[in-house]
Amino acid sequence: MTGSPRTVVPDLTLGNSVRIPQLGFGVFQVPAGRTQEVVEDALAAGYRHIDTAAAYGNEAGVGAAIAASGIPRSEIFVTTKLRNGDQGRARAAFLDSRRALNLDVVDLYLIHWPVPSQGMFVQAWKELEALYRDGYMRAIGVSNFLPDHLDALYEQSQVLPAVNQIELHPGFQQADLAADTVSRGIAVEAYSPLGQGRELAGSQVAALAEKYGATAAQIVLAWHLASGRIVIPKSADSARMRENLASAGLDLAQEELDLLDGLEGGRRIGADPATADFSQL
Ligand SMILES: NC(=O)C1=CN([C@@H]2O[C@H](COP(=O)(O)OP(=O)(O)OC[C@H]3O[C@@H](n4cnc5c(N)ncnc54)[C@H](OP(=O)(O)O)[C@@H]3O)[C@@H](O)[C@H]2O)C=CC1
Ligand SMILES: O=C(O)C(=O)[C@@H](O)[C@H](O)C(=O)CO
Repeated sequence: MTGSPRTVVPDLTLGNSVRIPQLGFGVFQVPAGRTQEVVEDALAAGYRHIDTAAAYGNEAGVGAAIAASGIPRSEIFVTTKLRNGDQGRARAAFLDSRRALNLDVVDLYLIHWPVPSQGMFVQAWKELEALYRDGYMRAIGVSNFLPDHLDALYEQSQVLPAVNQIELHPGFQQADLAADTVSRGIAVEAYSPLGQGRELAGSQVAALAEKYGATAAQIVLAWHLASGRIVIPKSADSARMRENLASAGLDLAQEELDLLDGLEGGRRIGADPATADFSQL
């Protein structure tokens, strides 16, 4: 199974009716100096959804790639995120990101982490709501939010987050958090969906890959897509990014999805949002 620019990625419809390509392209750890080239390649491969963040230091490369691609702006979905250290200046930080991306409107803007020790995410959310109402973003959402953090938003705000972007891969599925998120009408977006490449070696995934003539990454991504999640794998490699995109053409049987659900092993890679104090991120 090889990648092809003709792979059709389905859209999901967010709670505010905005459509998002279900399979996107993450750029965490893509060096700033390589980002334009890598994102141009991803767009040429067929990706139409890019996930960046102010903290990644590569928004300008994403914007330059979009401008150079010649693809109509309306056909590309761009997400960026509010730095943790900017929760007290969300409007100004958003305008900095918008400038770096060279975009008038950002499709989705997320609070990157709740950082509960700062006690500022509700205040930041209110700023995002105002910017959203002013038309600067098509949707707003959160990342790394636990039910307690979502409850705090609900108590004091008006706009429902469109997505909650959380760590989710076979070894760490956060099934309760994902179910809670969905029950609130919020879409689940899986980050580190391949476990940063560490969730590809298991024998069950390998057996499915052999059965379908696919790669382990394609099996894992097909599982995410069939499970209804938005998914944003990163690859700075031209062949692997195409391989990942081609997962949108792979359908697994229900018992195979159940088998992958059974691979949960508590293998968290990133920080725990309950305690993460990334105030400098
Ligand atoms: N909101 C948040 O707090 C977070 C958000 N994210 C977002 O999620 C995106 C994806 O998560 P990320 O942490 O990057 O991890 P991923 O699970 O996407 O894994 C990326 C790693 O897997 C490798 N890889 C990619 N494709 C393949 C393949 N087909 N076969 C073998 N190896 C492969 C990559 O190497 P190579 O590049 O060499 O191909 C890289 O080392 C990020 O880029 C970012 O946009 C990530 C972490 C936290
Ligand atoms: O990639 C992200 O979006 C993250 O928030 C984290 O990976 C974070 O940057 C981190 O790893 C800090 O150690």
